[in-house]
Amino acid sequence: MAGVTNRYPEKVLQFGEGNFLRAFADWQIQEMNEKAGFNGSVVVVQPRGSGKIERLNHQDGLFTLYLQGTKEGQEVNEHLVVDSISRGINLDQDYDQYLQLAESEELRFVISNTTEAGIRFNENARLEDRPQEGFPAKLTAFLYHRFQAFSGDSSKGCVMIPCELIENNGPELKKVVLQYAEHWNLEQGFVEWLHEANTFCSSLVDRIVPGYPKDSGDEKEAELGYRDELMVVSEQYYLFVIEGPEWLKNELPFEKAGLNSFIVDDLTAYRERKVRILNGAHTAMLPVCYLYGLDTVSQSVNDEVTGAFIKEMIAEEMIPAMKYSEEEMKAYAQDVLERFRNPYIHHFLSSLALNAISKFNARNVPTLVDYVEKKQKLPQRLTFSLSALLYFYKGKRGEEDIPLDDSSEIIEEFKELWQKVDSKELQLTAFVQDILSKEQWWGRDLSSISGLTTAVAEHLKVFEDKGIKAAVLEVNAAFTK
Ligand SMILES: NC(=O)c1ccc[n+]([C@@H]2O[C@H](COP(=O)([O-])OP(=O)(O)OC[C@H]3O[C@@H](n4cnc5c(N)ncnc54)[C@H](O)[C@@H]3O)[C@@H](O)[C@H]2O)c1
Ligand SMILES: O=P(O)(O)OC[C@@H](O)[C@@H](O)[C@H](O)[C@H](O)CO
Repeated sequence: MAGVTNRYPEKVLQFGEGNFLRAFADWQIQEMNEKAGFNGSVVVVQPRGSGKIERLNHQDGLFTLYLQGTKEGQEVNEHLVVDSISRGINLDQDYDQYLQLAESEELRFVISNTTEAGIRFNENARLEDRPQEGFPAKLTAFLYHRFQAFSGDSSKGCVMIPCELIENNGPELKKVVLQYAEHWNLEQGFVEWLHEANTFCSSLVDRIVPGYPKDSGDEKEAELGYRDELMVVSEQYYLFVIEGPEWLKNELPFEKAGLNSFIVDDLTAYRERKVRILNGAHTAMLPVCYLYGLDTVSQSVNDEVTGAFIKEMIAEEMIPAMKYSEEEMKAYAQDVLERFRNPYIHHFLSSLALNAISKFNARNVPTLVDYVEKKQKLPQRLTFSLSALLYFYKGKRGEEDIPLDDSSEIIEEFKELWQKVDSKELQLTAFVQDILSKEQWWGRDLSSISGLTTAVAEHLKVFEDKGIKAAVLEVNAAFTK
């Protein structure tokens, strides 16, 4: 794939070389170049470690993207080479190139995806570090250099579009950048320039990107006739919502390119429906379906028993707990289930397991709490899923070990408490009470929700006595009566 020189001016600085940004943002930039005259390319830097920068440069910024799934009602399985990345800069080795980019007249946008852990203040990061530790510190140093290079010219500010899946990602990023400006004693003129010349937009991203096709990489490379270690598999569906000013529409020609991407005044409703329905269903299905013996999202949705469980959980618990139009939420849920069924994509449940406790808290606890408040009873399936989550952290699926991936504090706490339950030192109800009352995990005392501790303990008793598969079959029959 070597030998192609990127032909567009470098307009975008991208923090993150991961699968998601390449299959989502870089692909959209390519679409805007080809269909709407955006005329811009992307310079990628790694937010930490060296990541895939060397590989990216070795491939001249090119990578193959497989888009597989439903497009305008038809199943489409296609692939293309994305050419919107001009180069990667390895900040550990070529920091000067990074500063030179800050001096570029053409640079205008900064996009990022550094996981939920990326937008953080680190008091040890210093302006003179090369590079600074952490994404916002690197960005502050970049913007400060730009401010100095253009003597505070207000037409040389940037538009920041963070894609991290945290609430208010734009203002959150700005807050940390301002914190560094203060921490590093940067002049007031820079702070004013940050406010007046730069725009920090919040955004909501949606596209399922399983990444490199672990199970069919060799086959695909044989078909393509070349090796591509940066190959990415993604679904067809995508949605990009940016909360930003009206004038941004002229600079980002989504509409002209025919993209399903929008600049809006308020993205709260888009965010809530996506986090609660799509991400919420992923996180809630994980312990139930994995312990039931399934491995992928599509298997889980297609299985008669777990499929019914997931569908009814969304329809009868997640949607009624929300404050938006039921009809619109149902239509969205329908699309989400279709996307989960995508026959081309093998989205492994195990890949959803990272930090599952904090994800359940962010994505499903709000549904649980709102449902209880509205209906004055527990959402049965979500309660079951919470019980299965506690059982998942026992770390066994039959004889097989579950590779738990969470903070050491959470893993150790579960290990110790489950050992006490097994040695009969601790009753199941006391175990559940202990876990649910951990405000540091849940942001509140979940054991204070009427009936929750008892219901979870009862489910755990059935898991212990009969195994989770029997429990799922039993509860499903009971719920659907
Ligand atoms: N893959 C998807 O379907 C999808 C869809 C929407 C959002 N996301 C979000 O995107 C993020 C990355 O997913 P991906 O599929 O690109 O994964 P990936 O493993 O391909 O890339 C991870 C990226 O995050 C960076 N990163 C990891 N930990 C970091 C930290 N502590 N600080 C700064 N940067 C860090 C890495 O350098 C890398 O650029 C995840 O948080 C995920 O929630 C993923
Ligand atoms: O990537 P995670 O682990 O934060 O969440 C798992 C999935 O819910 C998520 O990646 C979705 O596939 C994505 O958010 C769809 O836009």
